[in-house]
Amino acid sequence: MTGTLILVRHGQSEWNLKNLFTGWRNPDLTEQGIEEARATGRALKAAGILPDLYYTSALRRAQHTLDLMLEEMGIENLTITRNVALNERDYGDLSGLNKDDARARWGEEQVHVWRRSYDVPPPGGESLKDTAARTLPYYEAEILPRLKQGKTALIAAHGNSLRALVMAIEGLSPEEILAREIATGEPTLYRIGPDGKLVERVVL
Ligand SMILES: O=C(O)[C@@H](CO)OP(=O)(O)O
Repeated sequence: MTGTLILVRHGQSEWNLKNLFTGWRNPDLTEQGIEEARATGRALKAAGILPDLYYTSALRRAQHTLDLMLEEMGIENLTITRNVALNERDYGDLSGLNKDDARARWGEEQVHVWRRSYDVPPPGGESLKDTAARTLPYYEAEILPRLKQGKTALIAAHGNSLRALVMAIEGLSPEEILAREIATGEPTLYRIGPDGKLVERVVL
């Protein structure tokens, strides 16, 4: 029996719209983000997906995305597990700065290294490797054992905490994950075998 894992990036946030580094800061969704979350909820419902378990981060944009999806899926009376392990990577001193202003100040190349290198953290913040070091142990301890039992789990989280999970689940190299972008509201669906290994990635 295979388990099912659905990863969903939060809908567009107010700071995505303003082009600001967000990290652990806590903006809510924009109108577009609300509609992206609702549309993903409708798509999961249309695909006949009914999760047993629901996880999100400690940040509003991901929690709100999950709430809106559940509303569209008509799911009530459930337990949602929130954990900081699923938070976006901490952008440190860059948090709140405009991404174009940062490029003008530090140069295109340096800002790209901070945003998409695997193990170079932004000043005072977390690299993707640092993010994976908290996200993966949580996934392996709390979520993977349930997938192995054939359960369906939905995770509403963030671009980089999800990229850390995608890298491990798909067995991608640091180079391969750097090229992988996850759009706001985008769902990724995996079937996971009883041995915890990826069986298939399903495109919704
Ligand atoms: O600002 C952030 O927290 C993230 C996600 O929006 O940005 P980036 O695309 O640089 O990972």
